[in-house]
Amino acid sequence: MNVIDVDDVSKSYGDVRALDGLSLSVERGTTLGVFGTNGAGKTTLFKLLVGLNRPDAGTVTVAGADPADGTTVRERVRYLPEHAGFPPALTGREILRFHARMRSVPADRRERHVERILHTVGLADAADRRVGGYSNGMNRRLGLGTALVGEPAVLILDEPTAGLDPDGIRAFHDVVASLGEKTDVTIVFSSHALGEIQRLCEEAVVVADGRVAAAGPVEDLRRAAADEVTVSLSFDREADAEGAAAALRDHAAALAVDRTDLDATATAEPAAAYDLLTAVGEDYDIDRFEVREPGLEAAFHEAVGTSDDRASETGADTAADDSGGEPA
Ligand SMILES: Nc1ncnc2c1ncn2[C@@H]1O[C@H](COP(=O)(O)OP(=O)(O)OP(=O)(O)O)[C@@H](O)[C@H]1O
Repeated sequence: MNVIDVDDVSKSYGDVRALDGLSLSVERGTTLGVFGTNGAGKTTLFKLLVGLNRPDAGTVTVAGADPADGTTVRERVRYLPEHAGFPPALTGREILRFHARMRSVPADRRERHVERILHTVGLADAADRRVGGYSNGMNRRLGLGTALVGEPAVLILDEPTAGLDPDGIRAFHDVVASLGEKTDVTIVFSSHALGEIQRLCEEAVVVADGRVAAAGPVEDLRRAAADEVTVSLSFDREADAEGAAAALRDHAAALAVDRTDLDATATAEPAAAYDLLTAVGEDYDIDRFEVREPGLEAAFHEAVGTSDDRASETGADTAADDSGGEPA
C-alpha cells in the first residue's frame, strides 16, 4: 500500500520552477532515498509532503490525505529540517517531554514514551544533560527523537547528516537503519551522498530540475554503479595522516591509498566510503573529510534503464566538514 503519492506536481517561486511535473509513490515501510544536486527541488518536495506548502498543480497524498488540508495528517507525518535548534538550557529529556505534551501523548504514558525514544536515538546516557553541550550529531539525533514523538507513520529527513563528522554520521545511520528494521515507519531521506543512500535505503529516486529523473531499487543501482568514490581526509598532525593512511591500507574496503603531508586519500566502492571514515575516525582526529562521487546520476540512470538524458547532465559530489563530533 502506498503511503505517499505525488502526482504530476509543479511548484514555482516567482520565475523559478522548483518542481516541474514531479511524480512519486512510496510504499508503506520503505526507506526511500532522495538524491539530487543543489537546487534540484528536494526541499520543495519535502515541504509539500508535510503540508508546509501547496503545489501550484498536481496532487499530493500522504497517509491517505492531502497534507495541506489539516492537522490530522500532519500528526502522522514528521519533518526533520536541515537545521533544527533547541533551547540550550533545557535537557534532551525536557525537550522530548515538551514535544510529548504538545503531541498529546497521555500523561501516564509520557515518561515511558520519552525514555523509549531516548534509547532509540542513542541519547539515554545524555538525557539529563543540557543540549547546549550536545555535539552536532547528538543535536541531530535529538531532532529525530522529537520527530518520533507520538509514533508517526512517515518521517521526512532533509539531509540529516550534512555537516556531521564520521562518528555523528555513523550514529545517525545506526538509528535510521534500526528504525527501518524494527518499525513500519516510512522514511524519506535526502542526501547528496549516494553512499549513504545505498547504505540505508531500499529504493531511491534521483531528482533533477524539479522532476524524478530516475527511480528504482537501490540494489539495481549498486550493481550498475561501478564508479569508485574517493575519500579524502585531512589531519592537523602529520603523524595522524601517516597512521590513518596505514590503517586505510590495512582496510579491506580501501582499493588504493595515498598520502601527502597532512592528507590521506583512499578509493572505495560508494557503499564502503562511510566504513572507511568510521574506521579511521575511531583512532585518529580527522580535521576535514570529503567523499567525491563522480558520475552518480549517470550511473543511476543506467541502472534503472530510463531514457531521460537530463539526469546525466548533472555531476554530483559530496562534501562534509567536520563540525563537531561526539564529545568523548
Ligand atoms: N522560497 C523560495 N523563493 C525563491 N526560490 C526558491 C525558494 N525555495 C527554493 N527556491 C528555488 O527553487 C529551486 C529548488 O530549491 P530546493 O530548495 O527545493 O532544492 P534542493 O534540492 O532542496 O536544494 P539543496 O540541496 O540545495 O537544499 C532552487 O532553484 C531554489 O533556488
